[in-house]
Amino acid sequence: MTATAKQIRPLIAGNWKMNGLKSALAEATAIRDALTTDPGAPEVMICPPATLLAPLADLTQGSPLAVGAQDCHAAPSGAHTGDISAEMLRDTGATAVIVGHSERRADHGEIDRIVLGKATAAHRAGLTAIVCIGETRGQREAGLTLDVVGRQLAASLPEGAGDTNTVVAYEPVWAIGTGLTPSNDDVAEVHALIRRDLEARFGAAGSRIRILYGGSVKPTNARELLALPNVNGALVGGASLKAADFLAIVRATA
Ligand SMILES: O=C[C@H](O)COP(=O)(O)O
Repeated sequence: MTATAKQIRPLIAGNWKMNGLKSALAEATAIRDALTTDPGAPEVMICPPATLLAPLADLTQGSPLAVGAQDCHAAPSGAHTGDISAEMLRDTGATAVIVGHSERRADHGEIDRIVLGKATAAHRAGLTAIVCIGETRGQREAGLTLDVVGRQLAASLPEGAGDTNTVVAYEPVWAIGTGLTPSNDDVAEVHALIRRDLEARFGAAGSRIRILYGGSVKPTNARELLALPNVNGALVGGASLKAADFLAIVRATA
């Protein structure tokens, strides 16, 4: 761990994925109302489906709860039916966007070059890019985890990445939604590699870029995971859908 690693303000981001009708805003309201403006508190963000971005941004305006999106197109506008640009996300009040989530890599064939374009678009629009990387079960079993993660990191992050516009999320694909997590040593090993690579490429800014862990983070395991070296927060899926569970994870950073 670098000297500064644990001084980084943690980020707990909830990825609602394709879950959430308007009624889900009640959960977001409960989360918003429970957060404090204490400077020692973690940054907290909900990334709802695109349909809820604007209402959630209205609901959270002036509060400590930030709003992020789950994907963007690389272009600022144009003939791309069904897509949403980073500028449009910004226009809703979102301040961040997840790019390269393994579900998009798998469902939509998003290879690193495409993820790079989306992260670049996020920066162009003034959004924080939350760039996801992680190995499949087969890659881990073949001993390829560090190679895969290192390669994805190098190829997915734009030149202009820094601690104010970029967050890296390490999400082992096999841990997502399965209740499985890597051992603490395995998480620490991958996060150390990511930190080394970030520092080698981006210098001092690289030592401050937040590295989130994602994959079956729950109230029961959050404290242990969040205490690991170079784990600067969490990207939470299923457990972010219920305010009580998500808030328990937020409190586990204390
Ligand atoms: O983006 C979030 C991750 O895919 C983790 O999802 P999960 O917490 O349901 O395993």
